[in-house]
Amino acid sequence: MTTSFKLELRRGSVVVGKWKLGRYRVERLLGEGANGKVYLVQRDREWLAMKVGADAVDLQSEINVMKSLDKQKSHGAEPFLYDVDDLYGPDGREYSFYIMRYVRGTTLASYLKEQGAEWFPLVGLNLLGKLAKLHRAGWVFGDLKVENVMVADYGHVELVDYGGVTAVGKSIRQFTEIYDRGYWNSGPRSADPKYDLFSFAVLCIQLHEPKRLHALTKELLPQNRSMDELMEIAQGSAALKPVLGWLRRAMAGEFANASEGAEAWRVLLHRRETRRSASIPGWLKGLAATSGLLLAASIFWLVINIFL
Ligand SMILES: Nc1ncnc2c1ncn2[C@@H]1O[C@H](COP(=O)(O)OP(=O)(O)OP(=O)(O)O)[C@@H](O)[C@H]1O
Repeated sequence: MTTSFKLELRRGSVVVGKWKLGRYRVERLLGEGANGKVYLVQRDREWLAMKVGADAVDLQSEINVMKSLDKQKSHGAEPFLYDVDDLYGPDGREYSFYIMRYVRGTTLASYLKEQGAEWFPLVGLNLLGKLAKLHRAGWVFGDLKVENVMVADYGHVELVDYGGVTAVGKSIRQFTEIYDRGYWNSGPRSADPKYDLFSFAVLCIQLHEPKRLHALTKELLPQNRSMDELMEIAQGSAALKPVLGWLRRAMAGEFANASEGAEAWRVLLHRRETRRSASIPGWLKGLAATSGLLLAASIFWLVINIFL
C-alpha cells in the first residue's frame, strides 16, 4: 500500500471498490488532514463520506473504533461505518478507503461566527453530551479540537475523525498539542474521560481567545506551561466569565467524566437564563402585562359584538 499521498479525486468520477465492488460517485472534497482526504460521495441516493488514507495502518485503527462503536450503538441508530475497501487512483496506484456516515454542518468556529456567539453555551452542552456517550461506552475521544466538531442546525453537534479515539486506560493515540493536558504539564497523556474534559476547556479558550492562546504557546518555555497560564487567558475573556469556575474544575480533573461535566454546565446555563429573566426591568414586565390585558379586552369586545 502506498504511503506518499497525492491522490486527487475529481468531481463526478466514480470510485469502484476493488474487492466488494461498491460504487461511489465523488461530489467534492470535505477536508483533509494528516491521515488522508475526506470526500463527499453518493451511493444510490445516499450521501456518505469517504476517507482515503495516506497510511493503511492509521486507517485501520479508525475502522476498528467505528466497528466497535457500531456494535454498541442503539437499535435503529445510523451506523458509523458503511464499507471498507481499496481503490485504484487515477495514477494507477492502490489506496485504502472507508465509507462512513456523512456529517452535515459547518465547523464549530464558523458556526459561531455565522449564527452568533450566544449559541456557544448550548453547543457546548451538546458537545459534552456527545463525549458523555463515548465515555459511557468505555472510550475517550482523544483528539478533541475545533476542527473535529461539526455543528448543524439548532446547535446539533457531531464529532468527526475517530483516529484519536482510545479505550479507557490506554495511552492516547493521537492528539493536537495545544489541546493536550500533557503539553500543559497538567496530567498524563493517558485515556481517561478527564483527558477529554481538559481538551474541552482548551477548546472553549481557543474559540474565544485564539490569538492570545497562540501567542502563549509561542512565548512559554515547555517547563512553564500550566493550566494557570490557560486560566489567565480565560479570565481576560468576557464571554468566558460565566464558565470560569467550570473551566478550572475541568482542567483540574474534578469532573469524573463528561456526564458530570455536562450536569454542572447545565446548572450554569439554567442560572444564566434565570438571571436573565429576573433582570427584565419592571416597566417592561408591566408593559407586557398591560398588552396582555388590552388583547384580552379586544377579544372580549369582538366576541360580544360579532357573535352575540
Ligand atoms: N464524516 C464526515 N462528514 C463530514 N465531514 C467530514 C467527515 N469526516 C471528516 N470530515 C471533514 O474532513 C476533515 C478532515 O478529516 P479528518 O479529521 O478525519 O482527517 P485527518 O487526516 O484524521 O485529520 P487530522 O490531521 O486532524 O487528524 C475534518 O476536519 C472535517 O472537516
